Amino acid sequence: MTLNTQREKEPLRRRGSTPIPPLYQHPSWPQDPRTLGGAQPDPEQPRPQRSHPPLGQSASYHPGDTSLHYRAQWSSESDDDSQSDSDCVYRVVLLGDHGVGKTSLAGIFAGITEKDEQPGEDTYERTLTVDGEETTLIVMDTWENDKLEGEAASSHNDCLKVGSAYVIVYSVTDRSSFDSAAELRITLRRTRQAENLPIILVGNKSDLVRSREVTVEEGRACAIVFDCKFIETSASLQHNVSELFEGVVRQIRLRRDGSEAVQRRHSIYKRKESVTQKARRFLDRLVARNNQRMAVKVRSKSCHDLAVL
Ligand SMILES: Nc1nc2c(ncn2[C@@H]2O[C@H](COP(=O)(O)OP(=O)(O)OP(=O)(O)O)[C@@H](O)[C@H]2O)c(=O)[nH]1
Repeated sequence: MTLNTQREKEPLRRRGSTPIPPLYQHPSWPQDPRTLGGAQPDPEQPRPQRSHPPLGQSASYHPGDTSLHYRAQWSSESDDDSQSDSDCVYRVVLLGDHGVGKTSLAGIFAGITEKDEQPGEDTYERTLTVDGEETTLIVMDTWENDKLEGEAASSHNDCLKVGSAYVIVYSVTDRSSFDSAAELRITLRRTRQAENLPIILVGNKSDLVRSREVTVEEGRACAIVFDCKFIETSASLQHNVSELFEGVVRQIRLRRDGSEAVQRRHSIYKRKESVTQKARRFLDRLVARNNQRMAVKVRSKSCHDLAVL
């Protein structure tokens, strides 16, 4: 399947005018230890440029921009300052229970503070330069985990249909949110059966060591069973958040490039394939099925590596 379809590149572009502070700091979080003792920015001073260091060097602030959507750039390369728009635009849907940190993660992605948040703001657009290539992600924090009816239920279902990639978040301090994450994975598989979508299981709040209820091993095991990627993050410390979103981009690209290559190979193959080749392909598939145990082993080694399939 080709993920980079025209339909997926449709609208959802709103722009925002909120200046970005150096660090996303939720009022209820403990102070980031990296900022302790450091010089604090003067809130009275106008900030000439939007900046949020942990997520890259190419963040840009549009002072004249008055519409709603948050839009920015970051780069995984330190010297890339490109501001041009990308053709590659993908929707990433955040799923998970209440209070697991979806909005906090989205806020860091967008580079906004809680006080800068606008009511009803739940879609954030940002251009990332990852491995030298630009990709725009539209992160949707629109999921409501309640049992809904009527119009609300249908928009609920839409969430499961519109994503090019999914980030399923649980809190490592809340076992029931971990169980919900597994259920969400099953629901997603049911809704998007035929598609090989990038899905990343995220154990957030890894900074809350003492109240941890779900171990890293459990998170990883769940990702292996449900065939998705896995990462632990801390929105409060901004730990692994850029790795998460850059990983999303890499996972999308791996599938896009893979499916293009497969399609190309398939059409050439179809034209040229002889009976012997067909027989060989059949045998290969048979062997592959017998090697499923080996595949699980390989997956268990790579489920935390967001740069490989
Ligand atoms: N210590 C800690 N607290 C966090 C972290 N991420 C989020 N929180 C806190 O958890 C609470 C809920 O965070 P939100 O980002 O609003 O969670 P949510 O999943 O968007 O919740 P809903 O909007 O209700 O679905 C807030 O008080 C955050 O400050 C984290 O990584 N560490």
